[in-house]
Amino acid sequence: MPVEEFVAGWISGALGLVLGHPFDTVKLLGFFKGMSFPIASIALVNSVLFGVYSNALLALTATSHRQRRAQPPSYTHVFIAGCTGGFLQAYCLAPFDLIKVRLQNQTEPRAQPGSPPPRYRGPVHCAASIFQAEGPRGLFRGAWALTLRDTPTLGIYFVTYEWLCRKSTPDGQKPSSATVLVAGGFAGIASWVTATPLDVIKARMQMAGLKQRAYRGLLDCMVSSARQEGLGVFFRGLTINSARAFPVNAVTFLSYEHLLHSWG
Ligand SMILES: CN(C)C(=N)NCCC[C@H](N)C(=O)O
Repeated sequence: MPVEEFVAGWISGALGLVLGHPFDTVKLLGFFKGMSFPIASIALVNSVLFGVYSNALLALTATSHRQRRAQPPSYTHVFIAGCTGGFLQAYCLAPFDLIKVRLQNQTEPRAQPGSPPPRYRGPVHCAASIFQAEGPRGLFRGAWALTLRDTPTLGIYFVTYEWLCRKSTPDGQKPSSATVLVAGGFAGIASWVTATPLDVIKARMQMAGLKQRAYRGLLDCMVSSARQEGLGVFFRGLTINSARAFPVNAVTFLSYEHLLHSWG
C-alpha cells in the first residue's frame, strides 16, 4: 500500500490547520491556544483521509496518483473513494472531536475572577475525565453522527475538487497552483455547507453525556432540536465554517499536490 499520500496528507493537514487556527481560536474561546492537540488530531485525521482516499482510488481504478491526470477516474469512483476516506477518518476523529466539543462548550472562559475552575483543564484532562466518568465507549459518543456527517460530505469534497480542477485545466495537464487553491477552497466550502446540519446534531449528542440530556438517538435529537429552535438550528455556525473552510482547504490541497509532485 503506497504511504506517501498518508505523509502528504499529514503535512498538508498540519499546514491547513495553521491557517485555520485563528478561526478555531475564535470558535473555541481561546481553549486551543497551543498547537499540539490540533496537530496530533487534525493532521493525523487528514493523513487518514487523503491516504485512504488515494488507496481506495487505486483499488477501484488501478491507477496511482501519478497516472490519474492522464487517466482521470470517473466521478463515481472519486465519490466512493472520498466516502471511504470520510468513513474511516470519522472513526479516528471521534475521540478528538468529542474533546474539542466538550472544551468548546465550557462556559468558564467567560467567567469572572473568583468563579469555580473549569471542569476540564485541557485536552488530556478532558479525555481522562470522560474515560473515568463514561468508560472507553464514552470517548466515542456521537461517533455515529460524525460518520453520517463525514461519509457523504467527504465524497462531495473530492468530487467538487476534481470537477473544478478538470473544468479549468486542459485534458491531461496538471492544474495550475491557482486552480488548485480555488478548487480546494470551494471543495472545503461545499463539504462544510453540506456537513453543517449534522455537525450541529453531532455536537448536541456529544454534549448529552455532560448535560444529562438524554436523546433517544440521532432522529430524536434532530426532531426535538427543530421543534424547540426551528429549522435555523441546522445552520448554526455555517458562516464561520465556510469562512474557515476556504483558506484551510485551499492550502491543504495545494501543499498535498505539491508534495506528491515533488516526490515524483
Ligand atoms: C466534515 N467536513 C465537512 C470535512 N471534514 N471536510 C473536509 C475538510 C477537512 C479540513 N481539515 C477542514 O477542517 O476543513
